[in-house]
Amino acid sequence: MIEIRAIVTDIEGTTSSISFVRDVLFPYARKRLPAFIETHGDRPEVQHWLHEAAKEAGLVEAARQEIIELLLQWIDEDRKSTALKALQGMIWKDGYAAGDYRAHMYPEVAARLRDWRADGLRLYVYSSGSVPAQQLLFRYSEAGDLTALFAGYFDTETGPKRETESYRRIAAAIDEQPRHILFLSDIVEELDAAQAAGFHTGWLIREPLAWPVEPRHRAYRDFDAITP
Ligand SMILES: CSCCC(=O)C(=O)COP(=O)(O)O
Ligand SMILES: [Mg+2]
Repeated sequence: MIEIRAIVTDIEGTTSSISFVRDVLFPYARKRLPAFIETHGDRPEVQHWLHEAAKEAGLVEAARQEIIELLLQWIDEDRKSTALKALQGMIWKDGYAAGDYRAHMYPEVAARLRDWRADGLRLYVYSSGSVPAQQLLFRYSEAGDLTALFAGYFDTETGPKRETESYRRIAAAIDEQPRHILFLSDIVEELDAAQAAGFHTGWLIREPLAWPVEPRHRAYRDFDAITP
């Protein structure tokens, strides 16, 4: 008998649509990033992440314009850079606060998260988006403020999502044995990494994506189908 005590969920393609992230959030940050860095580039937290981005690119001394162009290129490549994600999150904050958009949430997600909480499960998020960006997304969601449902958030500061060690770190951080944790994602390589750490896995294959012939993880169309 499997006893699930904690659920860790991905965001893009799992709780929320890929198109919200790629067609709303990414272009919003792309358009505003140059002005944001020009205006806020002297703030210590912005300076820190600009420095980290330059380091990641192997640049010893980079002009501000060079880093801006690098970050724009990384947005286009959907690079899961911790530095880029931190800066994107700072820019998205303004958009949420101004009501320019609310975060997409698949229609059944909020109700199922509430049910799982009511059943005593602890809920966590693990996304490539920065922790502040995750908190904004669930605070300003189409289903209202869902942040109270989550006991914690993890981003790539814990490690890349396709590496098994990241899931071991999450299990240790939430003080739970991997065999009692269910990880939900739409990306099979992330599920493989979680499974190798001993997690249970749930593969979200949202409509209209094709159902795999022999899915190597338990596969679900939506959260309604999951019975942890
Ligand atoms: C926190 S919302 C933005 C998500 C994001 O930037 C991203 O790259 C999506 O990553 P995920 O790990 O949620 O698939
Ligand atoms: Mg995803």
